[in-house]
Amino acid sequence: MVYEKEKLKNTLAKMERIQAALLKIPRYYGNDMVEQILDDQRQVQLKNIQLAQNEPYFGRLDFEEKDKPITPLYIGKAGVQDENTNDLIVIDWRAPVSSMFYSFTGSDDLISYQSPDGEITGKIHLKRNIAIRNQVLQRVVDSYVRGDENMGVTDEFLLYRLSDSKDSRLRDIVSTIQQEQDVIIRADYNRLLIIQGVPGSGKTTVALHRLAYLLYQYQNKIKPEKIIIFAPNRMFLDYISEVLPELGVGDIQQTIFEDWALSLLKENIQLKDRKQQLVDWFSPHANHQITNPKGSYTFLQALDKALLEYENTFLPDQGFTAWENKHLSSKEIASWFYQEYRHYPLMKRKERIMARIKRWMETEHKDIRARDPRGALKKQANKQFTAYKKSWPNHSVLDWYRLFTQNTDLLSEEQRLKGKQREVSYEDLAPLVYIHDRWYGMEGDQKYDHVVIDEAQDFSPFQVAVLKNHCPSSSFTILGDILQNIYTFQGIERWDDFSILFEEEKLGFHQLERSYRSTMEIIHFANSVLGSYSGDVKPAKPVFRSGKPVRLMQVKSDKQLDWIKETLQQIETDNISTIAIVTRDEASCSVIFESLRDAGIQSNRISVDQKEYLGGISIVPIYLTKGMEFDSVILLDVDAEQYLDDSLHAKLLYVGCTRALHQLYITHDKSPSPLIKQVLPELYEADIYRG
Ligand SMILES: Nc1ncnc2c1ncn2[C@@H]1O[C@H](COP(=O)(O)OP(=O)(O)OP(=O)(O)O)[C@@H](O)[C@H]1O
Repeated sequence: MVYEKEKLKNTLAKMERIQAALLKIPRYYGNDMVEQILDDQRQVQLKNIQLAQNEPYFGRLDFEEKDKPITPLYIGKAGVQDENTNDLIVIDWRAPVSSMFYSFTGSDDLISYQSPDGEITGKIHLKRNIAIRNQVLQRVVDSYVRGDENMGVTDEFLLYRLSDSKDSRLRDIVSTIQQEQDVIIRADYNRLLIIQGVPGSGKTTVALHRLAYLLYQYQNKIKPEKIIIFAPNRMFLDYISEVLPELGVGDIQQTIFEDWALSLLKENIQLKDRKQQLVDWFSPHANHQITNPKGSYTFLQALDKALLEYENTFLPDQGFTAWENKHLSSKEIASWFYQEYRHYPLMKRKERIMARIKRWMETEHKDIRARDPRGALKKQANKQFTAYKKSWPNHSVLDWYRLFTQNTDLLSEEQRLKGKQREVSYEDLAPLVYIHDRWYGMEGDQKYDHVVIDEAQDFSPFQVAVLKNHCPSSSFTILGDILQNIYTFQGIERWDDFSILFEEEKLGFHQLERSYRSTMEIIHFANSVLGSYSGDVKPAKPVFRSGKPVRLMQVKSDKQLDWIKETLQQIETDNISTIAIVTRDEASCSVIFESLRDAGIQSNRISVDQKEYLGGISIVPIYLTKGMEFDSVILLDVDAEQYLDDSLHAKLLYVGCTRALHQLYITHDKSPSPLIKQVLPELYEADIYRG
């Protein structure tokens, strides 16, 4: 500890010196390339020092490369180099040598890493975790010392990190990335990576760290502004908004599919209110067998066929006559359409041909200007041209798609778009974008180097196919959990539904089975709730972190508010900062929110169109909790008639339970859900609230 304290003091002083020296050098704005590069490098150095200022490093690895002395490597969020000596004071966590910090399993064997000059092999002498907060050394934990009796790298430091209560944002995990996560983060760029992971296995976190890695490792290939992240809702975007800046990454586009699609479709298209769709779908007795043909691969193929037919019959079999003896034959126009402009998308071809005819008319008119001093012929020709233009099909994307839905036998009557309807459902967006892309092509800024899809089990194959067209390298990180596919009307039940869209050799599939979020008690309970509905997906394995037992409480409806108030008081004394009160639906969410407000308890109601996550006490319907986490979770009214014994309800409850980090409370009024009744009694503590 004393040594590390001294080391920290020296490092901070060195960093300060380097920073002061860099700040003294004026910025370079001239044209000399070498000077520009040097200036850029200085700016990166400065940015790194600022990023590293409060916590310069989090780990130390003493490495002995063959025939070289043992070198202590200090690993931090950003690399810092002494410009005079070229010494690396802190090594970036993404550098090849740092990979050993994460891949090291604690054995005494030789270990290697891939440096730009080839494989380097050597021995680890020490692996040390160092917690620094605001430049003050907090804790030093040695997880491996060569020669000592090591039990393999222990989880002590990880547990120390996990037992913290969380504030309102997801955080970076650079200091405790686990081996199985590191493999994903450092996977090659040019692939479709599918990550199936249990709740709390770090999928979202890992995907964000992977972006930081890709931008570091492939700086010349990938630009941040050419990366796009799709998240399930706007509040989730807010919730994850701190991680990338913490990792020193900016400028990445982060969006939700509907916003992205609507901004790309330049037509007047309105989206139906999503809230009502969700309320209907999640009501206990809704028909959950409904599937979404519009998201399927079959629908895409049918649409493709219809588009091809349209393209093949698009060109009118008609030439254009400007005035007597001035004629463009249909054959000539066809040769432009089918040959010269065949590389352009359909509507661009039309645009070009019309512009060409116009130019042709003007050139021809110059020759006869003397014969047409008042421009009568020109006027007439313009009229003809307008009539000719009208003979070409002139559908908007929406009009054409509407007709398609009316004529395909893949849709039921209520799934077709009617009359002149401009309002569409979420499921219509991917087909609409697909048609738009096919007809108009894509702008350069709509093509991406890398695409991330979070909660991807809720995406349809059609959505992924559309995004694939926007990512020429097919470089994707797709993450989700098949067992959390509560939006079955729009999502998938197996990852193969996506992988068939890509070449096999480009696929990478990873499974994360360990859950870092919740205590053992919560994970065991949640796995049991899911029971046989888990199919052949492996159950979540908790890290060895024990907490309070899960509590099942019978609370009569007239006593519910009293119980909530008492429980909140109890929870708050446990130094807990985020609490979710989870209801079965929107209506009960409003009721609880208002009763708490009347009782003087400040809380935040979460709804579909929420843009911000405020932390504190949240009141939220169960289906909107996905992706989020809270120190304590209270699931209200888990009664038999609210949570039926079927797959959707089992998954809903599974999602709800696995949001909790430290404490999980479940209440019921009458008989508890059969999904709870099947859980072994030793996995929870049951009680009755008498007020
Ligand atoms: N290696 C790790 N070290 C420390 N904390 C971790 C680690 N991996 C994950 N976590 C923590 O576990 C929690 C869950 O992470 P995250 O939300 O990324 O998981 P997820 O797999 O996306 O979950 P879900 O499927 O429920 O949305 C976060 O608080 C994250 O910081």
